[in-house]
Amino acid sequence: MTKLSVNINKIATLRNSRGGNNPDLVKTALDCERFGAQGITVHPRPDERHIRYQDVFDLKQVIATEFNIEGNCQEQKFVDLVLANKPAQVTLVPDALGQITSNHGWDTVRHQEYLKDIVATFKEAGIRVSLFVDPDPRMVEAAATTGTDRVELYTEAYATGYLKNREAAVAPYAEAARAAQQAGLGLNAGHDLDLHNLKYFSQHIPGLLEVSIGHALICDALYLGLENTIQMYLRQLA
Ligand SMILES: CC(=O)[C@@H](O)[C@H](O)COP(=O)(O)O
Ligand SMILES: NCC(=O)COP(=O)(O)O
Repeated sequence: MTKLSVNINKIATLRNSRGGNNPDLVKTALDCERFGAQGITVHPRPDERHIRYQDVFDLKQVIATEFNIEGNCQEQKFVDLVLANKPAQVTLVPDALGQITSNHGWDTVRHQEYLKDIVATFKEAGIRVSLFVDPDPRMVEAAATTGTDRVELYTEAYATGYLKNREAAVAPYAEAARAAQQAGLGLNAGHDLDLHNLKYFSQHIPGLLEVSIGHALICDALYLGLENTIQMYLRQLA
């Protein structure tokens, strides 16, 4: 079964746009769980433009499903935040400062030694580690030798390609998924997955353990309601 982890960054974006606490991020996370989400994902960025560091402490107190914190481990503040909260999973993303959103995976060959150290730091604290990578079997194989538990395939290229030629778009992901299986790595995926492209992806990717979805899901919820939307996403994964 593929788990759905709802990324609530965009709820924090909306809250921050006015100050105050509307919408209430913690309540939204609890409601997502009540509506069927099997995990909650947040991606605190150094400028705290959506998720604030304090949000992570607040969410950790209440989340009963799987808590996944994504972010740039080259920021010491991020490492300290994750170690202080001990989520079920940390997803390491090689973001540059000021990026609008994540736009590439790790070069696991070039950063092998650095990744070995940081993966060990989180694993010693009992936190499952996932590395955000492009769908390239070489990057997946080199991820395995860092000691990471999982990789998360960066699905932006799939989402864009799906509209033109879905068979061609999914092919590199299926190959990367096979490489992950052969290397003994668990497999996650995320970025720009939506109600149109999710089912085809999950049907063609062997061993997909978890997808994290935020932007499209929250946009859909504006029209369809949060409970209904989460149920619709879950049906794509059934
Ligand atoms: C790691 C990843 O794929 C991103 O989608 C991220 O979690 C979203 O971050 P933003 O909400 O800041 O665009
Ligand atoms: N890891 C991907 C994620 O959490 C959500 O990405 P998106 O659905 O907001 O593009």
